[in-house]
Amino acid sequence: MTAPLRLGTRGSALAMAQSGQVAAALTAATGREIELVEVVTAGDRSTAPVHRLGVGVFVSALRDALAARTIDFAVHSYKDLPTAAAPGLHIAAVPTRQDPRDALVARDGLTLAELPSGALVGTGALRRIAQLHALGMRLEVTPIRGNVDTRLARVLGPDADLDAVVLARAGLARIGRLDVITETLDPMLMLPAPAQGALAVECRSDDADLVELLAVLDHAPSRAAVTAERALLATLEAGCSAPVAAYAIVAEGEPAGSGAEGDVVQEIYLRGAVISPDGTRDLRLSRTGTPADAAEIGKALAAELLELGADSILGQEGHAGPGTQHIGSTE
Ligand SMILES: NCc1[nH]cc(CCC(=O)O)c1CC(=O)O
Repeated sequence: MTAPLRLGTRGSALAMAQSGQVAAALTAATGREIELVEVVTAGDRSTAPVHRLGVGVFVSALRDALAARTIDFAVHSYKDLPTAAAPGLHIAAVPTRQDPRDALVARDGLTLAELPSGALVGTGALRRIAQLHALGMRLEVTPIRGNVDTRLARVLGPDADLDAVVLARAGLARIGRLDVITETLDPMLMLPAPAQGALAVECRSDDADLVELLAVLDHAPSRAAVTAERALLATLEAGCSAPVAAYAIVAEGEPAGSGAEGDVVQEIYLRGAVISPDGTRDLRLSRTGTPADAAEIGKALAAELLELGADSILGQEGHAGPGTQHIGSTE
């Protein structure tokens, strides 16, 4: 008998749901038994805003447990991973990505366009704050945090104090709460965070059998999209601490030139944005290419954004300040 594989997970409803879904898919594909091991992270214990803590706090306890061999693998929300590679660890699979768009949950079924001037909208992510301001709708944006249920209660609960909140659609999908969404936001207005909606299945690089086993969960188009978005983020982090958004789609395109009839070629479309926290400076660009070049496309698009002045888009709230380490997205 083979021992069950130990899957380390945070205890939040979202983390438990996504770990449970990955465990079920892996058992279905391989027949291996999986045991969920709860790991408490500093991010779960603190109530400080996420952009002050750094999202790395959600990740490091899981990575420590991997290094200490108390767990065999972990499932992360990919957008919470710092862009720097983790020595000794390997992302063995990027499963099929959920819809990466952001969602509006508003009182009385309101859509974004129906929110009145001065409406109070809650969100913790600088990227969302910046894009809400950039709409020019005179929305009041207030930082919120806490788990998904806590955020929803600010609009839907008996003590609701906000007109709306903006959340990742994928998070609501994973906990079975798509019913509360009043509008899924158009990425042209609210560009998602790099890697939003994707999961990263991580194990130790030296665990060759597990690297191979977990690869059954990998979905190449999702991995290519995330690779392009994160390459853009990593390149911009070097020169810019403003909110960054990115969204890539891999789709079947028309074969170029003399492609034989019935030929299918994959194409990647990447859109990226850098927005000042007050929404007054807003750079958005896109680029297409082949999925095999995903990382190069991300770097090239970031370089174009930097040329247009992305590095000068620094707001007081958004600027991490001297000595603050870049930890990946500010989600
Ligand atoms: N900000 C934290 C966070 N990290 C991952 C998700 C869920 C969506 C995903 O997996 O990308 C969320 C919630 C949210 O942004 O609303």
